[in-house]
Amino acid sequence: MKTIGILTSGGDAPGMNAAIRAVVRTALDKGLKVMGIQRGYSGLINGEIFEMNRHSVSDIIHRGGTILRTARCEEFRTEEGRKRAAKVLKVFGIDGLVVIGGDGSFTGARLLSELGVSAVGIPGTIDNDLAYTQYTIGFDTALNTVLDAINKIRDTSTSHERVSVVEVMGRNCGDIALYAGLAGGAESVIIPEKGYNLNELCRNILEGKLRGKMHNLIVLAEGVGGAEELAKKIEEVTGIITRATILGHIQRGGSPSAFDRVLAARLGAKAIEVLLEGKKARVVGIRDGKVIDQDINEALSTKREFDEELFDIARALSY
Ligand SMILES: Nc1ncnc2c1ncn2[C@@H]1O[C@H](COP(=O)(O)OP(=O)(O)OP(=O)(O)O)[C@@H](O)[C@H]1O
Ligand SMILES: O=P(O)(O)OC[C@H]1O[C@](O)(CO)[C@@H](O)[C@@H]1O
Repeated sequence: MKTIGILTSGGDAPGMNAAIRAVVRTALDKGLKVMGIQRGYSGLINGEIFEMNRHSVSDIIHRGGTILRTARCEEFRTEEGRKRAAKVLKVFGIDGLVVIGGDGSFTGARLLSELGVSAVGIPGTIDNDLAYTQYTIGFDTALNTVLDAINKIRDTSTSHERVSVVEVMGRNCGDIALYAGLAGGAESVIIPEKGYNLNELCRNILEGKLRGKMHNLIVLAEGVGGAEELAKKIEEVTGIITRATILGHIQRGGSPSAFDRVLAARLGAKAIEVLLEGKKARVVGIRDGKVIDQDINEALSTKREFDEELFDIARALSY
């Protein structure tokens, strides 16, 4: 292995820059040449590739977003697109590719490895939806952004004695909602893994009010439905003014937390180690506090185990 390439793909996540920095500087420290690929798989197909040095990643550890930019690339979903990508890697003499992204990006990396490319994936997505790793880079920062918002919404919700529905990201994974709901003391957490019953939800709200609750905070994962729609339904049933807040892309930005930066450093270093060992199709992650690497196929087929215990704690503490 002489030259590695690095790209970020899919949705950006706070900590991606810290991961790029870790990959670039570890690789250079090991005597490798590093090529930065811009705009994910799109930039790879189009040859948007430049050489990186230690200075290329100066002053980025604390920045959100990704200096390499990111993209969702339709062309890469076709075999023809991936064949072009593999050829471009050859043209630039890149023998190992580091992909920072989520499950879609990893699927792309897996398919690319079938064309003979040595690829390693680093989990970078706020969703925390990759089952093989306990945490993905960006999740902790997004969680803290949501928590900050919940604290603020709680203030106004209490003053006006209203119900507030806060919609958070996470597509098919309720982790942002569950962890933020638990940390923010929400009355209800609605996530795709569990669904919800409108009558039960409204009954909890009314019983809470009778017990003297001044506010009622509901954290809703986007995958279950829209906050506006739910707020309307709640207001119709309970008669209590209900406001909806959609946090949206604010969750994807901002300076990464210490946890995400340390995770990014550890996973970035591991990715280079894995490539230097000559492994072909791997992902890196964290389990029980230890950095691990695993076959990409195995990792992608790992089923997510929902944390019932955590959900139950959130429920028990919520009323
Ligand atoms: N099945 C697939 N085959 C080939 N390439 C894929 C596939 N799925 C995704 N990709 C490639 O990976 C890119 C990123 O995937 P996707 O948009 O699903 O984001 P992600 O990596 O899952 O990140 P996030 O979780 O933040 O959305 C896609 O635009 C596409 O180029
Ligand atoms: O606006 P975009 O880039 O399409 O991404 C939205 C999606 O990406 C994610 O934020 C993950 O990065 C999901 O939670 C969300 O559904």
